[in-house]
Amino acid sequence: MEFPFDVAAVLGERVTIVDQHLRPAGRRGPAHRGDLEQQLRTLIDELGKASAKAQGLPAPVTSAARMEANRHVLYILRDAEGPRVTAKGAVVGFLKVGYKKLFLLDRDGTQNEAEPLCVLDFYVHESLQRHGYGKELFQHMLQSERTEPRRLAVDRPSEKLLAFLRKHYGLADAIPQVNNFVIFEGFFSNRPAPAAAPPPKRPEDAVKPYSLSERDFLREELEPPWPFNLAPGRTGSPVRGSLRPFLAEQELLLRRLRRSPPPPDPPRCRRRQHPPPLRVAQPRRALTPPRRLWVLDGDGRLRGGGGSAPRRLRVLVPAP
Ligand SMILES: CC(=O)SCCNC(=O)CCNC(=O)[C@H](O)C(C)(C)COP(=O)(O)OP(=O)(O)OC[C@H]1O[C@@H](n2cnc3c(N)ncnc32)[C@H](O)[C@@H]1OP(=O)(O)O
Repeated sequence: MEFPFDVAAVLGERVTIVDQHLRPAGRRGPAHRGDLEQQLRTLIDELGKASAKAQGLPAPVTSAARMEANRHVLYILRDAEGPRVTAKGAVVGFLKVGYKKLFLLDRDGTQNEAEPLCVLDFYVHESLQRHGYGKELFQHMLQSERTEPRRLAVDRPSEKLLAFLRKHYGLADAIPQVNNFVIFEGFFSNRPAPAAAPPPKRPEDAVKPYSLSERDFLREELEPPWPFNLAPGRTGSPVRGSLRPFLAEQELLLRRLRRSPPPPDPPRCRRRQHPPPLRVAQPRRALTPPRRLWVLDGDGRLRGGGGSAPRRLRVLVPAP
């Protein structure tokens, strides 16, 4: 790509790196600085337009204004030697990269938040494609960014770019994503685990049931034994959430029951003495009578008693 100004003066090196400050590499003293900056802007805008046209995009994804607004990095390759080089020089192509926060799926379909370096735009002039210039640009970028091809995410790659990555870097196994980015096998390997490691498992005897301090991080998993896990209107699904006050009361209740002799009239006695108030609930399964009243004692055992002869087993469970 040729321009009506001296490309070598604007770009300096064969591969020039440009960031959001848009500083031209070439220097001809302060008097020319403004000109060089304007020429660099023109050069970036024209490259962006050519790339968009080559990819069939409705608008350029690369422009001087967009460069200033983002923390992207441009690698611009210019002609340095050969028969094509004119007096003013020419631009061969460019590669744009930048870090982006992305949610990416791994092979198991697990979502990971990551901020990889992304390939955002890549273009080599039509007359110079398949001459190794793309590889030269890409290699320069990998070296400068100190990264490996499998660590990159690629923003909506074209068929040509997919062929390029396959040929030069063996990137063929894409991990399917729900966004427009493409990552390849090896992207997640040896990355630090995204979530904090779970607390170390405690030895069995260190875990004290119903001990509030010991049980803190297991709160969501633990539930009291049947029938205390039966919330009103529920039949045995686990109790979630605020177990703490409920379990404290149960602990007190069990301690008191263990100390005191068995009460003569268990249902009434337990109702009177021990908070929380108890209610009579239907059992999960209807039983044919033994025509006696069965109740649950403080140790969780069923005890037979006299009194009226209910048709169904009756159990006492705490009210909510
Ligand atoms: C995130 C994005 O930027 S997506 C958009 C990527 N850009 C484009 O599609 C714009 C048009 N294409 C181009 O500008 C260039 O082809 C680039 C940038 C993709 C590659 O640059 P090149 O200088 O051609 O690459 P280089 O010469 O180093 O490597 C050539 C290899 O790239 C691939 N390739 C390049 N051009 C083509 C093509 N027309 N058809 C198929 N594969 C191609 C092939 O694997 C090719 O190897 P081969 O010739 O043995 O088949």
